[in-house]
Order: sequence, then structure tokens, then C-alpha cells
Amino acid sequence: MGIDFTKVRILAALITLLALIVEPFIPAQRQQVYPAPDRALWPFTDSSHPEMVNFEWIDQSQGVFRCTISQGYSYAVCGVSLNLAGDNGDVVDLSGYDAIKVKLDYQGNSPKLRLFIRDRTAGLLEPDAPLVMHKYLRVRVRPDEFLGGGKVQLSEFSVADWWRDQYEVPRQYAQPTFTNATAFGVDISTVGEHLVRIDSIELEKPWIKHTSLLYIVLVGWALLLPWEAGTRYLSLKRLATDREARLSKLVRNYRELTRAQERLAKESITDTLTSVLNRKGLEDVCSRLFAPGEVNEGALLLIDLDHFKAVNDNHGHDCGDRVLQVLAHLLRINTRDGDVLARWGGEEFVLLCPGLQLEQAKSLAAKICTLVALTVVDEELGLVVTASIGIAEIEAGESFSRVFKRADIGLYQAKSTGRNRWCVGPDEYESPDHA
Ligand SMILES: Nc1nc2c(ncn2[C@@H]2O[C@H](COP(=O)(O)OP(=O)(O)OP(=O)(O)O)[C@@H](O)[C@H]2O)c(=O)[nH]1
Repeated sequence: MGIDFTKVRILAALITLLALIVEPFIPAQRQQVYPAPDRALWPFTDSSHPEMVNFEWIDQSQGVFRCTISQGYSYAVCGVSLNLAGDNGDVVDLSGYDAIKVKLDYQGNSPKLRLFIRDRTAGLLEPDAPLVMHKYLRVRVRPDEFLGGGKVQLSEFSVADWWRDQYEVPRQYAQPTFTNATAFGVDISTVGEHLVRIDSIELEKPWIKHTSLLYIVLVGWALLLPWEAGTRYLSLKRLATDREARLSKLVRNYRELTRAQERLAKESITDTLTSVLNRKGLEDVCSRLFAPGEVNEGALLLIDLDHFKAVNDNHGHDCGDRVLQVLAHLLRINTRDGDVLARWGGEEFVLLCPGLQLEQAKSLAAKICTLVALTVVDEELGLVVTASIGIAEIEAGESFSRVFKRADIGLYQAKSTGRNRWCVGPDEYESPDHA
């Protein structure tokens, strides 16, 4: 049974639709990195000006700290940093993650906090200045958005200009990257007193990325369509082969039927014993030759064996058959291509010779009588037979039956005047069709 591709396509479309509708509602995978065992928040300030920037833990176990910046200057900074790979770890690949969810509470006068990620810059090795190796990516956020837990997409982070400019980092290394992340942190650079509580930090990634889902859908359809096309192609090819085979069989049958029909048609007009036309065959020919408007000049010879009954009686029916075959053969080889030879019935033959004049017909009849009489039909028996012939010249527009009747009268005369001879039938004969 073939595959119903309409159903398959509808099913695939439903699955695609379902996947696209459901995807936004699939909860993201979350990895809590703070609070977590072996991960602590590390305070940092600009150590070059301790009198202007001060960090103070209020409750380290709860992630509560206070930053006091008494005077503004370029490098004024105070905050906490978290080692993403754990305090003994190295780097974390964040490229599979979408976002970082941070829950914090802030009290102070700064309208914005800065969230940052440090990513070790592959290819940029500068052992003497370790900070160069740690790309600084940051995003400035409003603290109230993170009160109950706010999310920041990794795509929102951009490389800080100061990092690039200060270390004169070549441009190719200053693109945002997240594959070798070492730390995540929160800091402030606004003058004032800032009280911060970091409740939690989580990394978020979808169970399946949107692009991966689209890719899977695309690959699914890309496989489905050639599968359908291939299957359809193969089934069409099979169908075409089947039809071709059926067509060849039909053509073969048609040819056989045509041949059988031709054979039957030929058999239906052929005398089986002598292979000359039978009475129906003669009638078919006559219906054309004697059709109204046809120029049917010529002569008709009615040839009848003499005392044929005696041949049958004396030598048997098979011998009689042989005699009929010999006579037919003799007549066939001694007549023209255009002449029509038919067995009218019994031992009586009709020879219709289109275009033959009466005198020529007489000569032909005489020749036939002589040939028959000279032919030894059966060598063993030394059997010789004779024939009598009635002749009628066909008049223009005359019907076959009338010509035949006149030839028949001629034959009767030949028989009654001694046989083994020919006689011309009367010119005048009143028949119903000649009235
Ligand atoms: N062997 C054989 N005999 C046939 C066939 N058809 C007819 N006959 C015989 O031909 C004979 C014809 O006899 P008749 O009509 O008396 O004619 P005839 O004996 O030739 O006598 P005339 O015509 O008067 O000379 C009959 O004995 C038929 O049985 C045939 O196909 N084969």
C-alpha cells in the first residue's frame, strides 16, 4: 500500500505549528551559580584611591554590602564579582546560554548599576598584564528591574571602550565573546552611598535554541519533500512501466486479433478443399464488380466436371476430392491475375474474366476443355476426366445473376449435346432484373 503523502504533509505541518507555538512556553534550563557551594562573591574597589572608595560587607552570608564613593574620578568603582567556574575553576563556556537572571536589592542614589562579564580573550596573551586577557563586557541596568529577579540577555553585553582603549586591544579581539567566561559581577561608579543585596544569580539557556528548532524543522521538511518526490517518482515510474507492459500486451492482442480476423475473413471466403474463392467470396467480388456505375465488361465461364458422380462412385469420395483440387489448380495456373475463380458448389466452378471478349472466352473455354481432358488426374488409376463449359459475355450494366443464368443455359447445352465441350449461352434472357 502506498504512503498517503497528503496525510504525512498535514501531520508534518501540525508538528511544525505545534513546535513553533509551544517553543516560547517551554521553560528555560536554569543553573544557579549564586548562592552555590564553592562560589563566593569577591569585593573589589579601585585600590589606588582607598580614601575615595570604600567597600564594606554588611552581611557576607546574605550577599549584603555597602559601597561608599566619596569623590568622583575616572576609575572610581566598587562592587562584587563571582567566579563563574567556582573559586577553584578556570573558565565557563556561556555561548550556549541566552541570559543571566539576577535578583538583587539596591538602595542608593545611582540610577544605574553595571553588570559585567569577564571573558578570557583567546589569542591575546599578555602575561604581564592579566587584565588585558580578560575582556570586559558590560551592560548598564536600572536596579529596580532586578528587585524580584530581572533577566539580561547575553546579547545586551558589549565590550567596554575603556578596556579596548586602555590596553590598545586590536579590533579583531574586541568583539563580544562568551566562550571563556571567568567572572560575572555588579559594580557602581556613582558618588554616594550604595547598599546592595545580591540574592541570586542564575544562568539561563533554552532546552532547544530557536535557531536549532528552525533548523530541525527546515531539515525535516527538506527530507520530507525529496522523500515524497522520490517515492512519487518511483511509483509513477512503476505505473508507467505497468502501463507500458499493458499497452504492449494490448498491442500484441490487437495484432493477434487482427491477424485472426484477417485469417477468419479469408477463410470465410475461401473454399477449404480447393483454396479458391467460395460462393460467398465470389458474391463479395461481384458486389464490387457489378456495382451500379461499374464498367463490368468481360465474360463468365461456368465450368462443370462431367459424370463426376461416377468418379465418386467408382473411386471413392477422396479421389473425387483430389479431382476437384487438380481441376482448381489447373484453372488457376491457366488464368490471368485479374480473373476471378470460385467454386460455385459441388463440382461446378465459376471463372469471371473482366475485359475478356467473347471470342477470347471461347478460346479459353476450348483450352480448358483440352487441358482437363489431357490431364491424368490419378496416375495409378490412369483417371482422366472432362469438363463442360457454359459461356456468357457480360453486357454493360448487366447483373451477375443474369449473366450467370445465361452461362448456365450454355452449360446445359454443352452437357446435353455430349459434354467435354463449351457452349455460349443465349444473348437474350428475360430475367426479373432485366425486365
Ligand atoms: N468428392 C466430392 N464429391 C462431391 C463434392 N461435392 C459434390 N460432390 C458430388 O458430385 C456429384 C455431382 O453429381 P451430379 O450432379 O449428378 O453431376 P455429374 O455426375 O457430374 O453429372 P453431369 O454433371 O450431368 O455430368 C455428386 O455425387 C456429389 O456427391 C465434393 O466436395 N467432393
